[in-house]
Amino acid sequence: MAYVDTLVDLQLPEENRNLHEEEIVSLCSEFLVAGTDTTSTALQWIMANLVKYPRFQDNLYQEIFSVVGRPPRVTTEREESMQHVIEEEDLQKMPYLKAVVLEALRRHPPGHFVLPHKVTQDVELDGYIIPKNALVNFMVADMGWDPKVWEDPMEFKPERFLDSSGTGTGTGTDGFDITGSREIKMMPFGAGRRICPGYALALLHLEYFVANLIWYLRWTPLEGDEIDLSEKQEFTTVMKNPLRACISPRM
Ligand code: HEM
Repeated sequence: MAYVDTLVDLQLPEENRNLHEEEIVSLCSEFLVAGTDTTSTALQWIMANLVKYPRFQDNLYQEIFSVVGRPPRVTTEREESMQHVIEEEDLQKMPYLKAVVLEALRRHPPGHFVLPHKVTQDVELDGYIIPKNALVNFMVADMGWDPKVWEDPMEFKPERFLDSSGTGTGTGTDGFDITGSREIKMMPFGAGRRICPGYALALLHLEYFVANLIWYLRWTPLEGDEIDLSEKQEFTTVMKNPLRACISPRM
């Protein structure tokens, strides 16, 4: 509602008018479409990997436990449960959590391409001429799977994002630049001036949901059910066979 209020109050400086109703609807729709499907798809890929590979789930739970302690008992009293959630400031003390989220965005980016971009003038890039008005698509998924940049690129290995005290190649979550302003090794949110404006919110939501889901609940596969990581192209690239899992309270 705060977003709608802002749009209703907005005065366009040059035209000196408020937004028309259709413009408000279009902006709300863009906000919901761009922000909802992408985040929920990413969350499903993260959880699928944590169910498929219990050692990563255990590592993550250990980290959460070391920061916030034992989870509260799951109660049916909603109000009571809601008083005990992992907060934003706790997330900052969880590098492994960040590594899990980044690794899932590398291995399973919700968008395999960014939105198509158009060249406004002839450009020469690495010996190739890209003519004015040409449409350019960026192969987001392939960048994250490039064996020249990533060791064992198709493996899910959160450790690769930990610093030298971890066991991976040591990119470092604190140092990892998801906006690609220093170097681009992957770009699940795009890069440059059209980068996803919601990337920080998306990362916060993903860390927040994953941390709380893993703190409260143990996630296991259904008996005899292999977690299938095949992909299917919809608005985002989703799990062909959506995740099904057993959840049980840790306390
Ligand atoms: C994991 C979650 C998300 C992913 C992977 C993602 C990814 C992307 C990508 C790849 C683009 C295109 C960038 C480009 O054209 O170069 C984009 C654009 C956009 N995203 Fe996100 N996004 C996510 C979450 C969100 C959220 C939470 C919001 C809003 C609250 C949001 C709002 C937008 C908007 C409005 C655009 C269009 C920006 C423009 O054209 O300038 N996204 N996003």
